[in-house]
Amino acid sequence: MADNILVMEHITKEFPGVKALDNVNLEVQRGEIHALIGENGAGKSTLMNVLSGQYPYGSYTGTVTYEGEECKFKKLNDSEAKGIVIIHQELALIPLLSIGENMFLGNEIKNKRGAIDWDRTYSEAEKHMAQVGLHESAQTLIKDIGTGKQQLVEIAKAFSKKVKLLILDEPTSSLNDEDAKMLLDLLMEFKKQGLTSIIITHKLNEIIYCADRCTILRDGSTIETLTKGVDDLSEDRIIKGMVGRPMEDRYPKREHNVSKDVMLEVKNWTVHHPLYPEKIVDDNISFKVHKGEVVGFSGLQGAGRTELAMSIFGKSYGSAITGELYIKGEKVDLKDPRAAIQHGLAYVTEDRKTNGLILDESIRFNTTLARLSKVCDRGIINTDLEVQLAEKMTEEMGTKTPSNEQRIGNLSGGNQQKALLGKWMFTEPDILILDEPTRGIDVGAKYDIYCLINQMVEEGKSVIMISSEMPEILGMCDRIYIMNEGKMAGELDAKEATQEGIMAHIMQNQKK
Ligand SMILES: Nc1ncnc2c1ncn2[C@@H]1O[C@H](COP(=O)(O)OP(=O)(O)OP(=O)(O)O)[C@@H](O)[C@H]1O
Repeated sequence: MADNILVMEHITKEFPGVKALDNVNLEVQRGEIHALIGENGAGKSTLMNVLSGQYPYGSYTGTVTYEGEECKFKKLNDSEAKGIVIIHQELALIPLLSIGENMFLGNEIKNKRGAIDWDRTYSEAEKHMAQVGLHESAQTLIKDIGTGKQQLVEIAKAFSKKVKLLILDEPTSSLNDEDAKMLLDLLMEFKKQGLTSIIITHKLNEIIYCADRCTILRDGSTIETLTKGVDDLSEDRIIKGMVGRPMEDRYPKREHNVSKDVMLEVKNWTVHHPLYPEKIVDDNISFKVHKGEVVGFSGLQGAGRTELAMSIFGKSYGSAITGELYIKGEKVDLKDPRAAIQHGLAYVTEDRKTNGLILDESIRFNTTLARLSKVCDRGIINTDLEVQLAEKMTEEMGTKTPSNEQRIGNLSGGNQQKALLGKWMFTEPDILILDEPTRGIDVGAKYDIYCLINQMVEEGKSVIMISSEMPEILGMCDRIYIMNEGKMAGELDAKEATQEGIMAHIMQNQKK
């Protein structure tokens, strides 16, 4: 008989108007890496929140059995005390505190007099950091290390809590390929030492790389559990389980009708850091985007792509910005995002929670926010019109929600991303800048977003796509710019571009 560390049976969880989980079952064997997968809104995070006590016993029905004992967790601390630690998609670290301070926040190591014992805090922190191969001083501030290392801090923190079952909710969504692989390798290393993990991810190649078994959820129900070596654990098979049908093509075809007309031209664009003006973030960048063209921006983390996009979008990032900007051949000076929107620009941020959405407000409110004039009569919002137009946009985006009045923060991550895209499509832009547009998005929804991009360029508009997912850049773009450390490192026609070719440009630039 299987040695199960965790058995969740007949779990049902409802929110007003939504049955997020409907009689879900999950069995996790001791010492395995178990992937939990499903489309956006399938119920993965909800199931893990039930397990961790975030949703307390009594707020759901069904039973959770861990290490052979039925659990009735009332709060997160109850599950952590048993060694169940969950690391959420959005890391919960405080940037201006040190690694050590973050690691023991809420769980401080104290001396006999009740004051924090800093020596032990830092030495204990470094002990756990060594376990995850993080060789930094525990006094380094979180803001001074990259996202990859921050993820390691979270795992080291889990070790400080004596983790036995580690749950990672989309751990690699903001990591580059190299850091993501390192993290998965580390997970496989921990597995050898007996750690059990549950990993939620939309990156199917990762499941194939590291998971022993995977359970598929669809619309709040368990569909099946596939086992490596027994079942077909290929990407196509997983997609079939998730979506309910096979998907032939990941990238929709489009007629290539790139016009010779230039929609956007940027010349000698230089951007300085907003707080440290001596630091140049984007150095003398020039590029063009034609009508009907999808232009990709590829590069490693820290390449300066987001900063470039935000500085173009009404100087919403940077200081002492110099250079020239032309839209449809006309020189423009976009002083703020309002001017950028008025000139037909839209920027869909990579950070939907901080910069993209007002989480406490409804989908309707967020959808119309960037172009209120569309729903205003003489300066006053026409609520009926707003309701109607926002409804239409939500439908077009395929955002899953019981109502448009739903608080946007309550939507699943992927559905928030669709709503964010809807907010910018509502402005009817000519030039849409997408920054990591499919982060946290399931395969079906990715396809829908790609269709939307195709539709835009077929209508003669232009799209700029910043993405760390090279297959996406290669599958969707007409032309690719490659950036490295704030500089333009190269330009490739998509027809002749390969992942290796892109990396070669980055490496060459680094050598210079
Ligand atoms: N606090 C809440 N209030 C209302 N509805 C909620 C709440 N939390 C989740 N939901 C709904 O429950 C369903 C399941 O959401 P959940 O976040 O578990 O999905 P998910 O599978 O993790 O999706 P994703 O891959 O997009 O992160 C969704 O329809 C979501 O809108």
